[in-house]
Amino acid sequence: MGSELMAKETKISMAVIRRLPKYHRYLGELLRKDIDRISSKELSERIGFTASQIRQDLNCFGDFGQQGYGYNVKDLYNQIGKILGLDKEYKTVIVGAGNIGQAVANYSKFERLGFHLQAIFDKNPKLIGIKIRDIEVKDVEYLDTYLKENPTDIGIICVPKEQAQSIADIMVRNGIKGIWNFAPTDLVVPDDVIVENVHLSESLMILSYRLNESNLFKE
Ligand SMILES: NC(=O)c1ccc[n+]([C@@H]2O[C@H](COP(=O)([O-])OP(=O)(O)OC[C@H]3O[C@@H](n4cnc5c(N)ncnc54)[C@H](O)[C@@H]3O)[C@@H](O)[C@H]2O)c1
Repeated sequence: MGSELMAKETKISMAVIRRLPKYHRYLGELLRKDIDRISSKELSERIGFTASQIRQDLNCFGDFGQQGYGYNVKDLYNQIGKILGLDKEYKTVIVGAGNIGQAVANYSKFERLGFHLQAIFDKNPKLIGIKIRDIEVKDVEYLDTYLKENPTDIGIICVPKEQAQSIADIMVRNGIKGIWNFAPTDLVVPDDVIVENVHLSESLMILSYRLNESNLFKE
């Protein structure tokens, strides 16, 4: 079951991909509770997607489930992890050691997922030299040299938006292929570099919209 990973290798929609981390998280919780199999119906009750949505999503990648048996939780967890690339290890650096940069650096779960923070950079002399989770903050002046000497997979941008593009440029010219961008700006990068933006304020605006639309918010 599920051995032919990505057997149906057509272009999978981003909508499906964006649901996979949620499957992965729930399946991880089931594993920790020693639950070894689950039907799409039970999974749908826990996750909140319809059973047919779940079957459809997982079908995009291969033959995961078995009629009358459901899904093998560990198998599915591992397969989704593989699809998400979590079976690999990534070297990361953070640029910008302020509020967001420090919060990201301190979140040790990323290490368990395979994202290994190697270095942190900032330009503020008050921050250069301090240690965050045993990693000393370096002067951003050395970012270029560091990346040349230490090939890095993912750059995490946590600087003000005015500074973000120049940091991205340094990352790109030193071979970084994935940028996790926290700055509220649209970075311009070549086609072979992937940017994933994180915008907490957009998420907050959606919450605000939903609160207001549902009339739950009383002024
Ligand atoms: N993604 C989100 O949801 C979200 C939420 C809040 C803030 N932000 C954004 O994240 C970024 C960081 O926010 P913050 O609250 O951590 O700000 P902050 O001011 O606490 O930290 C920014 C850090 O970047 C450093 N810096 C500035 N220019 C630099 C450069 N060229 N090279 C290296 N370091 C440099 C500063 O010295 C500072 O330490 C901002 O762009 C902010 O708008 C994003």
